[in-house]
Amino acid sequence: MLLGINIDHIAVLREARKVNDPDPLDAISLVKRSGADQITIHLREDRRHINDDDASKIIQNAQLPVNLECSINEEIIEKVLELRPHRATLVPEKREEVTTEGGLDVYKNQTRITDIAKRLAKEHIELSLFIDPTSAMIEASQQTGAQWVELHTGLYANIYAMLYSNLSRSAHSIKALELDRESLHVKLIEATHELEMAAKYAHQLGLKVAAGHGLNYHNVKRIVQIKEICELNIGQSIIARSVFVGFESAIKEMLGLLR
Ligand SMILES: CC(=O)[C@@H](O)[C@H](O)COP(=O)(O)O
Ligand SMILES: NCC(=O)COP(=O)(O)O
Repeated sequence: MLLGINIDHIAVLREARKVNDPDPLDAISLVKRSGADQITIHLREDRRHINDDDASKIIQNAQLPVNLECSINEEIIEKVLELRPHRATLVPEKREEVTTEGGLDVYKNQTRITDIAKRLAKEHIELSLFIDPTSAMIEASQQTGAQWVELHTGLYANIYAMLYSNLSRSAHSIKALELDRESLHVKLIEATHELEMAAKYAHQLGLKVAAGHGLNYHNVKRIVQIKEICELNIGQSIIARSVFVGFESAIKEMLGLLR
């Protein structure tokens, strides 16, 4: 299974002080040296962490494929065509969200996404769609000409955290998931099953299947068992672990769970 390292949160740390340190560009050689397969960055419309200059330098200098996550906004798509990453992953974006909340509504935006797919294909940029694990979204994705889907694991990760970590007793407890343990357990089984079924269906339709969002050293183990998923993109938990063990060690620990 391939591992893409999302380095957004290095830029989050830089932006916390509005300085030039740490520089996400310094991460790219370490990602390569640690044995991971891809760099993932999200160029948000509000540029809250990764900015145009970061994206340009990372794409030009990375010795690994760069997966650029972005919205379907025209200004951003023009930027992607100029930056020419290896892959673009289209994601939904809400300005006020803390992180990506749901999957892209490919059904509603099918004409727009099909047009983007053609423009990216002309520039030999792969296209992936970040979607919720439902058969409707997988079918709509396949019809756009995208080569990949990335299944949003956020709901699975949230249920897992409410069940097996201290999140429910913290200030960031997720209100909608404040349920008894038995109910959370059932929800976790359902969410895992949905991801598994979605991965199988997408694979059957000829799509390459990635997954990600909120994955960490604990919850990743069940996802790794879904054999149709050939790539995971993981960021926040690896950068968080790096604070204590260093970036390369944190990546290697994650790779150890994947392979
Ligand atoms: C699409 C996705 O799941 C993540 O890449 C996430 O959107 C990263 O962006 P943030 O780091 O801004 O949350
Ligand atoms: N595309 C998913 C991704 O990059 C994961 O990011 P994170 O939630 O692990 O920070």
